[in-house]
Amino acid sequence: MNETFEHPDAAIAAIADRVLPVGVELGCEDLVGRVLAESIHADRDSPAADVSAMDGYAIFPGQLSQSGELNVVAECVPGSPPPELSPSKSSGSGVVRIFTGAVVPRGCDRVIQREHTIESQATIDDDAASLGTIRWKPQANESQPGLNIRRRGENLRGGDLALPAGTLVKSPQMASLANFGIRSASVYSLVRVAIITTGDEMASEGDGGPPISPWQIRNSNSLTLAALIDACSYTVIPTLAHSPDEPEALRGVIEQAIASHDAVLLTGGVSMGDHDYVPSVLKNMGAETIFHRLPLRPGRPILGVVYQETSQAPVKPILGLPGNPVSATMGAVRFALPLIAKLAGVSDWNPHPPLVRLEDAGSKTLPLHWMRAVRMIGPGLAELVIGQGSGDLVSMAQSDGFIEMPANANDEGPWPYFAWS
Ligand SMILES: Nc1nc2c(c(=O)[nH]1)N[C@H]1C(S)=C(S)[C@@H](COP(=O)(O)OP(=O)(O)OC[C@H]3O[C@@H](n4cnc5c(N)ncnc54)[C@H](O)[C@@H]3O)O[C@H]1N2
Ligand code: MOO
Repeated sequence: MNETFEHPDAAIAAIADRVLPVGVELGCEDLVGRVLAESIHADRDSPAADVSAMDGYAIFPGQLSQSGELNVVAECVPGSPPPELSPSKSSGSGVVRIFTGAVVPRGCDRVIQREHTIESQATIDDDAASLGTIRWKPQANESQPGLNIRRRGENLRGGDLALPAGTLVKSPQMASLANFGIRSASVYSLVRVAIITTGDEMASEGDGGPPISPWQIRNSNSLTLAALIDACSYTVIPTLAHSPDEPEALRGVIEQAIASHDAVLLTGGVSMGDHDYVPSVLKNMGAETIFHRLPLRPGRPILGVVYQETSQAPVKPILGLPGNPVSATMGAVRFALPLIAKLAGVSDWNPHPPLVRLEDAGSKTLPLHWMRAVRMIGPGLAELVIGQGSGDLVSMAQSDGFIEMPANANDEGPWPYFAWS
């Protein structure tokens, strides 16, 4: 019973170091939520040309010094090539009306937004081709060369790296993929997770079944963990199984799960009770224990093992989470989610959590990492929910997530904050 790792992140890393992404496949069309297994490079400059950032007037050097009326000699609209202006037009008193996103004509050195001009519409008496005239307002003269022009390639040069392999595609990354014409890409395969709950105390209610007795419980861990896994876009719907507290049956359920899944999460049966068979069954199967018990509350009895069926087979992580609902849920967020992200190929698989301050930490301290359910009550500010027991799933439902305080701390922090998904 050694508590080998002082910090949860070290324990997570010890398993993560042993596992690899589960596989690679071609992702077509719907890439959102998937993890890129290849790097994406720009197929052309971004932007692809010098474009206007404002609706206004593209001007040639020197035109700001003209105080009278200037003719509008051409229009630049998005989606069309810029007009080629003759030298007389460009050097004379003509300016070019331009709209946001349109390509800036060659030779123009800035765009003056239309609010900084006085515009006169062409009237019916004017030449049919007339686009009207403008005069400068004083603000126009405060402009510098380059104003309101997005230069070709200023975001990225064609051929350069846009998104590295290991990127989880969310909405902002979709913008890049769409912009660089990527409709399909190599992605990591979805992770298959099995959830096994254990215990003889689970009631089997349902059509015609006996009513639940006070010595029985309803299986909440199963659906809680499934909800957490479901919320990860890079997993398939998890498989749920249950085992009684009986070693042979438990071994059978675990073997079946591990054969067709990339990771297994167990709850219950990891502590010191006579009926806590999870550690011994896994050991007898040949799994390698990475940790059993960590300096953590709740969830101290947590078990982390890796299992490899043959020397050629992938290494699969198996977590034995304590059965108490709060311990199982916090343990799943803190330990299982990063490991699943690692299996899914996410390069930032255990990201730095945001920090929040605790309004009233109380005076109690613990010589271990203390995960405490909190509710967010202001920007970067949290308060403890009243019930903190590891079986108090009612209080947990009133929390937004939990903070993690290191050993012997009892101040306001700020502390790492893990939000529920
Ligand atoms: N002598 C010791 N006893 C205990 C220790 C210890 O160090 N020495 N650790 C305690 C701590 S801390 C925890 S946490 C629990 C963990 O125990 P197990 O993982 O073996 O879990 P069980 O005993 O099977 O169950 C604990 C608790 O959780 C309920 N449970 C179990 N499964 C579910 C489920 N699927 N849905 C809802 N609730 C579930 C179960 O009924 C128990 O009430 O051990 C302490 N004991
Ligand atoms: O650490 Mo256990 O999870 O308190 O109940």
